[in-house]
Amino acid sequence: LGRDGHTAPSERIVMGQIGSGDHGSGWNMDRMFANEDQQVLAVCDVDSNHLAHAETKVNKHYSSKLGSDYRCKAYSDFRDLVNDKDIDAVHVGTPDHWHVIAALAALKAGKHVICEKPLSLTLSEGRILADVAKQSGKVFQTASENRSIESYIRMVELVKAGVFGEIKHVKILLPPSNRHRQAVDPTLGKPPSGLDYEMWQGQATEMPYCESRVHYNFRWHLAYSGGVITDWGAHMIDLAHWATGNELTGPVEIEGKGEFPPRDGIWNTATSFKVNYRYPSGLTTELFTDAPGLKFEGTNGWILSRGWRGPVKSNRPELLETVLPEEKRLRRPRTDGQGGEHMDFSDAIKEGRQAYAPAEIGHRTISVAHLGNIAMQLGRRLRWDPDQEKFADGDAAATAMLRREQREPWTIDNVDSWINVG
Ligand SMILES: NC(=O)C1=CN([C@@H]2O[C@H](COP(=O)(O)OP(=O)(O)OC[C@H]3O[C@@H](n4cnc5c(N)ncnc54)[C@H](OP(=O)(O)O)[C@@H]3O)[C@@H](O)[C@H]2O)C=CC1
Ligand SMILES: O=C1CO[C@H](CO)[C@@H](O)[C@@H]1O
Repeated sequence: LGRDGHTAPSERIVMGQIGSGDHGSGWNMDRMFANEDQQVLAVCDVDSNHLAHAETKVNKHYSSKLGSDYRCKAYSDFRDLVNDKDIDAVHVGTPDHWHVIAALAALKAGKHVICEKPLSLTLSEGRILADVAKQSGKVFQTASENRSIESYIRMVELVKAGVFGEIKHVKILLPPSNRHRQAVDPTLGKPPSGLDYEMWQGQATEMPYCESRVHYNFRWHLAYSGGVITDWGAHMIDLAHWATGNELTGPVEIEGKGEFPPRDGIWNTATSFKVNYRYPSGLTTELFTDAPGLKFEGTNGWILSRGWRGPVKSNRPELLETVLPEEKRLRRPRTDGQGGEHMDFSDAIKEGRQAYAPAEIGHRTISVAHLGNIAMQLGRRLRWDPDQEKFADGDAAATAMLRREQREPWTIDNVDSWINVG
């Protein structure tokens, strides 16, 4: 499957994509095309329109480069894609409730994985994924593109180097929540032909089809996602953890308030919220709806970026010009402008190292958002042991919210049985 159409050149990573919707067949597909080390050979989607669109896009791209007989494989069941022996690595671009199960299946079938944020639907499934990824020996990348954006890398390295003194408090700003991307029908109805709605629902509780809950808007129902706190928290908490050295731990106290629509509404994730956290070191953070951004408050001044990839500012602007010694500078991943998460993923595979945001880091990041959602829903302060990943004092109500009953057959327990061995 190389340039001559026969064998895969050993230096090229053959990619399959599970979930070729908006972000999958748009941003991610284009990033994979731009990466000379990758070649897309298969796509998979439960929506036949999305599948056909992605297949056509792949064939069009490679037929001009590799010959007009290039044929992208199109699967409607991700289990067939992960069992395809021609595939080396998988991009998971499904809605959030499918991330862990699809990624686990790919890892267990021996593929490297780059998985969309937010990494998990629940904290307990995230822990399982992080452990399996570690044991697999495969490269795992949480698709955290912020780690390859120059303004964020610079902000993080200045904070890490102590230019702003000891960081005492971090403000993590997330955008307002629950909005339609496009006009969609909020009435319940029959799924359109061409959509395998049974599989789309996956592990989530069975619910009637509603156009306002699929495509972009799955984000606003707790059955499929966690709302803005997971959708955008995945980006911003990741940076806060990275800069403050908390990537492999978590908060010890969580307290928050959110405004939730009725639980049985079309959407039920918090529309606005404010959650406060305390870390083992004494660092405090607060997460609230505003505009995406971050502010690190240290004993030597503050540094802020407001707006996604917004300009970096400080009350001590001269400190932004600090020249750091080489050993304090962070590595810049290779990037095609943006999309360094894909470049770093393929470089990690080739160099035999881990990617910049392995599953453990992605899991710890999104655990903060999950804990915030639990605290908001219970409406009281929670105490958490980040080493054991357990609530202190055996808090039964909070503990019950760390996991979900998964709907058969789309359970983690069934993943092994889907993998063709040998
Ligand atoms: N890093 C970033 O900046 C961004 C990340 N994302 C992340 O990407 C993911 C996808 O988001 P988005 O593209 O907006 O969502 P879409 O709904 O547009 O795309 C998801 C696709 O996956 C399909 N799908 C659902 N279940 C399965 C399954 N079991 N197997 C194969 N395909 C399946 C969906 O089908 P159907 O068409 O029927 O829904 C859809 O085509 C999300 O997790 C989101 O957080 C998104 C945007 C930006
Ligand atoms: O991660 C993301 C960043 O950008 C999108 C909006 O433009 C989000 O909704 C998305 O999920």
